Amino acid sequence: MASQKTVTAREIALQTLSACERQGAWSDGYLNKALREARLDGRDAALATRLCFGVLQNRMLLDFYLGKFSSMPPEKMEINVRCALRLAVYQMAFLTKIPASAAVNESVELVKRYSKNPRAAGLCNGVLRALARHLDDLPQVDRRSSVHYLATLYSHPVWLVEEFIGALGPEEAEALLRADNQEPPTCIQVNTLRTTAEELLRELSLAGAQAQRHPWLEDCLFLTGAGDLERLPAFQEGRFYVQDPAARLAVMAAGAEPGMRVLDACAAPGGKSFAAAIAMEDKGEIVSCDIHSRKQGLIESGAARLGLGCITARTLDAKLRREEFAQAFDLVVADVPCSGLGIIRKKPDIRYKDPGPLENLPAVQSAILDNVAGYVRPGGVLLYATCTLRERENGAVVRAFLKQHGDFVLEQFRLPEPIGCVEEGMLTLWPHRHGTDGFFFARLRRSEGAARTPRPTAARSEEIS
Ligand SMILES: C[S@@+](CC[C@H](N)C(=O)[O-])C[C@H]1O[C@@H](n2cnc3c(N)ncnc32)[C@H](O)[C@@H]1O
Repeated sequence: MASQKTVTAREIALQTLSACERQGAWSDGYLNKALREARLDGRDAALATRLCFGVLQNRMLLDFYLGKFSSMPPEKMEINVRCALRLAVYQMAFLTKIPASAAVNESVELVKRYSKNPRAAGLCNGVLRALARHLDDLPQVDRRSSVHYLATLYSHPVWLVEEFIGALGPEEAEALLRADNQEPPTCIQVNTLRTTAEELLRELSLAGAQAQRHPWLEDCLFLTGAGDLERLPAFQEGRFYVQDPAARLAVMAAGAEPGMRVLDACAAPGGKSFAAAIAMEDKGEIVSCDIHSRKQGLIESGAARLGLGCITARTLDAKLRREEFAQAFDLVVADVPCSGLGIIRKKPDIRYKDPGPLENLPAVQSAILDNVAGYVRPGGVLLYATCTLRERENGAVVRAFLKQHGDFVLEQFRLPEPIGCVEEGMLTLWPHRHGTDGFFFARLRRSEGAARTPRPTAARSEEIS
């Protein structure tokens, strides 16, 4: 990374985009770390973020344009050169406030600094200036194949467009693809044990942030212009936490109440445990587990910041049985690892990950669900949740589970309007329909008459340390 003194918003964007391609880094994690280290002011940090996310959201379309003006296809270029070119084309095609000449010059300078090839800057200059002359008549994407047209226009790989069209039909799939490329709002949930929505609105406005109430979810606010949220006293003193409405709705569907004993089986970084603890007025007990020991601290520090004493974090594999948990919980939440295709708005690079390893996810999800079902007391509730939109990780996992577990049934739940009563006991939230992250959850009730002896499962576990 370049020295702190000279690093600019565009350099941070370039470094992040290159790291995503070279090392498979997640853009949000890399970018946040780079921004912290570079200590950019709020305006430059916002520009670096917009550039980085804008390029990722439109990468295939930018490469389509570049391919029309460059004799070398973008995929054959050196990574730093390709990323610098994409940055310039993104600014020219999407950001009206940046003059094309500035976008070109800045990227040519980046290529001079970051390319190994001394001739690359001159070649980039030629390609970008040719493209700049055609900004009013950029090449049109071929419409003959609707899948390829949508894939290029909205920069989603063909396999993903095919899945979305299969689930929604072409018109609604296009609405979803469009929503995936929109800037998501920052949503925060009020810690009602420490403040009220009204007081927090007042406090945030005094701190220079623009906050407004979510139109239909109580104690949830949209936030803009706040910069780094973690610097706000209201954050440091635990008066709110960041969480999409979809995740909070999942916890509402689970129905956590004061005094309950709850297991959050896949809990890090802890959002659903925090929502449950607040709903429980911090009365009762929540055991919040995650398989990765390094994530235990995230749950603990979040709970401490929010003043939630009912949460105990542990490092455990939810696939492995623990005898002392058998039938011990009123509510078990299984917010399982998934393909994350519902949160592409927030993690635009998810779409470019290799889909091969995703095939194994339903088996992992089923193994977790099978195991933690044994921890629900007779008459208790099991909530299955994912942040994906793939039927095979959602409804299909629940239906397969129900076939094997005659002592569980889907149970209706009620959420705030406009969602209202979900009679079938399973709900998919869609970014383009609900304005939330894409999410799925199912509420399952264990029968009162369930056998008191736990079902035998594959393996016993030791605490992971
Ligand atoms: C979707 S995230 C959970 C998000 C969390 N519930 C929240 O609301 O903040 C899934 C989590 O499951 C964890 N995980 C993956 N496999 C697991 C397993 N076998 N046992 C327990 N946790 C697991 C991952 O480390 C990850 O933190």
